[in-house]
Amino acid sequence: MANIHWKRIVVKVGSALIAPHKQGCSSHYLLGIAQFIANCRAQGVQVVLVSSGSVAAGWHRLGDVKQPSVSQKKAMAAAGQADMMATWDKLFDFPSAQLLVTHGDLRDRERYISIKNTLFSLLDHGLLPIVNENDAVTTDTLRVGDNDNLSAMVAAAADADALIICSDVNGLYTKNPQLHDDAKLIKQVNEINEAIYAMAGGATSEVGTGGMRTKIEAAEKAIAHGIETVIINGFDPDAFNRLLKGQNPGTLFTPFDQPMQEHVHWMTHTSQAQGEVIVEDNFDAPLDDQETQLTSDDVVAVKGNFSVGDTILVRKGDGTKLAKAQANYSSCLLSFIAKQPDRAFAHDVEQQTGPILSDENIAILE
Ligand SMILES: Nc1ncnc2c1ncn2[C@@H]1O[C@H](COP(=O)(O)OP(=O)(O)O)[C@@H](O)[C@H]1O
Ligand SMILES: N[C@@H](CCC(=O)OP(=O)(O)O)C(=O)O
Repeated sequence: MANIHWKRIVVKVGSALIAPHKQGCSSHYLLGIAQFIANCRAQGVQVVLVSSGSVAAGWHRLGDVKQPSVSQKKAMAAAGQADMMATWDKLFDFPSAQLLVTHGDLRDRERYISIKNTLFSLLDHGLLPIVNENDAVTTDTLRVGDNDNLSAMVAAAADADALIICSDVNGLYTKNPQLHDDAKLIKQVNEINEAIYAMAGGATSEVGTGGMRTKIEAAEKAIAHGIETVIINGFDPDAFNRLLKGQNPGTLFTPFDQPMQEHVHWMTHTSQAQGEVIVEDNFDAPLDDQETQLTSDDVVAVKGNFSVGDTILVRKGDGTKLAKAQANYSSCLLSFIAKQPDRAFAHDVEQQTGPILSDENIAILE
């Protein structure tokens, strides 16, 4: 841990810390977190807050609901979001700003850049961005679904040095400590693999989403961007003091020595393929080489409906994933020219329209 060198951090706060009893927000546990954020800012560290809690905060507004439906949860989020923002705002003597996003926003390159610019603009003006998923408008296909993964995407967009995930447990244990007395805290993880995922279970509280599994997913995304990630217990004020001293109070995930390039990281960890282009099993040209670009001659099949600018997966028929890339063609046009028996006509179209895959936004997978 080397917090003295942090320029920018993302702090993610789970629902149990904000609205532990589903009866509106409580500042009880937030005071220590707010103090930590203020201390970081006083040391010149820029901070972005990713705050959960809108659903838990708005829960009581819908009456005595035991197991809310998806639309009830959205209504709770809409009812609780303002309460959550107001609760944070009261704890700071600097201005904050609300940023609500969905995965639909983050996976669209133009909107992603726009979000990035807004974040930097807020930070440059000394505001504290408070980010949450825009739960009220999400659909199954447009949502991130949990704020752990969201915080990692935000940390990448903000080009943060560290992601601090404040939860209701001390960190990652060998098994769920809420269920097993003999669970042991893991202090440091240098490689995220199946064994690490196998330890991580789901949430046990009524208000948490994703449990430890989504925190590992978040750490995997963040460390690939060179962002050190720490899971700490947000109930424990001492955890924040220790962080400020450069100590590790929870579980530290060490970042890659050689982080992915920005656009490759976005392609791999934030963007989502809207369709697939299948190539011959013996295809072996490097897809990121200008000289050997994919042509319609190589395309065996086109799957899904994608538009120009969407991310697509290029794979072989045997399932080998070759690359994720931004498409310069719609699925309709690509499918049409790939099926043309008159190859000269297909090549003419390609001459006029340009390469099938963007050479700027491409991530080679295997
Ligand atoms: N191996 C594990 N180590 C620690 N916590 C775990 C583990 N497996 C599952 N969990 C669960 O993950 C929970 C934290 O996730 P979650 O409830 O989603 O909290 P948050 O609201 O902070 O995101 C813990 O309270 C615990 O029940
Ligand atoms: N966007 C949701 C939070 C979803 C979520 O991941 O919650 P948590 O597991 O408590 O971080 C909300 O504001 O209630």
